[in-house]
Amino acid sequence: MLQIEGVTKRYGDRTAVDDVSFTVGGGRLTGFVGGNGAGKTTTMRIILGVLGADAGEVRLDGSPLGVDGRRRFGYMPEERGLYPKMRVHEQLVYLARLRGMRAGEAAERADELIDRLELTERRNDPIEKLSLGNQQRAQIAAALVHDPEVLVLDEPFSGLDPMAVETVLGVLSEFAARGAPVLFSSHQLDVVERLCDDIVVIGGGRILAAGSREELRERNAGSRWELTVDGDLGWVRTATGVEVIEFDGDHVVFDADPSAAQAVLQRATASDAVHLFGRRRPTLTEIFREVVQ
Ligand SMILES: Nc1ncnc2c1ncn2[C@@H]1O[C@H](COP(=O)(O)OP(=O)(O)OP(=O)(O)O)[C@@H](O)[C@H]1O
Repeated sequence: MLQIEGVTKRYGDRTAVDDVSFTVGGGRLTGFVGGNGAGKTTTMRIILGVLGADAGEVRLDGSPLGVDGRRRFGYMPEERGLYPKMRVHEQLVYLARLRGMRAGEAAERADELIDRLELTERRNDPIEKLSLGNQQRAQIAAALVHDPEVLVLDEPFSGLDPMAVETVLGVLSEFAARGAPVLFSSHQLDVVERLCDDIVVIGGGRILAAGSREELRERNAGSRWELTVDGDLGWVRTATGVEVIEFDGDHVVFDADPSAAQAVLQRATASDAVHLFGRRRPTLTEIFREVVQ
């Protein structure tokens, strides 16, 4: 488990990251989301040790992280760092060797990742000749090639087409399933919503919300309801204590306290067959809009 505890970073009198604490559990994919300038990259650099914090600590399985602990990390920094002239396979082997892997093992692991990330036809091309999407896949392979124990990725999905997003998702999920903590930042809320076990929302350098995807949706469920019947629901618009948000004949989404919602359900049941009734949990985009304001 990776623990970020009370981390603060100031640039002059500007506080980029302010008393940030969250955990990334082993075997869990944790999405780190926030708008431009929210503090994601700064936090990730502190986790990776490339930037010092003014206060706070990063721990791995309870112990403060030093240089040795961070050798067990795989990471993809915001500024992508592969050698443009090196060929894909050669580059991956080189990086794995730097991290202490034996030559044969490094070559094998590099080929496995090249195949898995669908770069087989590009295996011997120099990095600079690859499309941006393929360079991104090579970056992800570089983060994984030495079989790290923890993975920290800054925007791994940016610039990938939908098929590539699926491929990378598969690779990261498999990796997390082996028990490693995986943290990645993303602007793509739909991807984070679909993929992540846990979500951390940062805004203005502070943690605005954190928890499992289900917890966050449940916690922010508020008083929104959804009803579908075999008939017309026009009457809901004038029901007491109800504010209709979406209406489509036999389907309505409305805000109401639980007793007003029950009254709507009773009236619906009395006249029509009810196909669906329940709390409508917000999407991550809706939660994000709410907490980031
Ligand atoms: N080297 C620096 N010097 C001064 N201010 C900085 C520096 N690096 C970051 N900041 C400021 O710290 C804040 C957080 O920036 P950071 O890059 O961590 O945000 P981010 O969430 O990664 O944003 P983005 O999604 O746009 O990359 C911003 O206000 C930024 O301007």
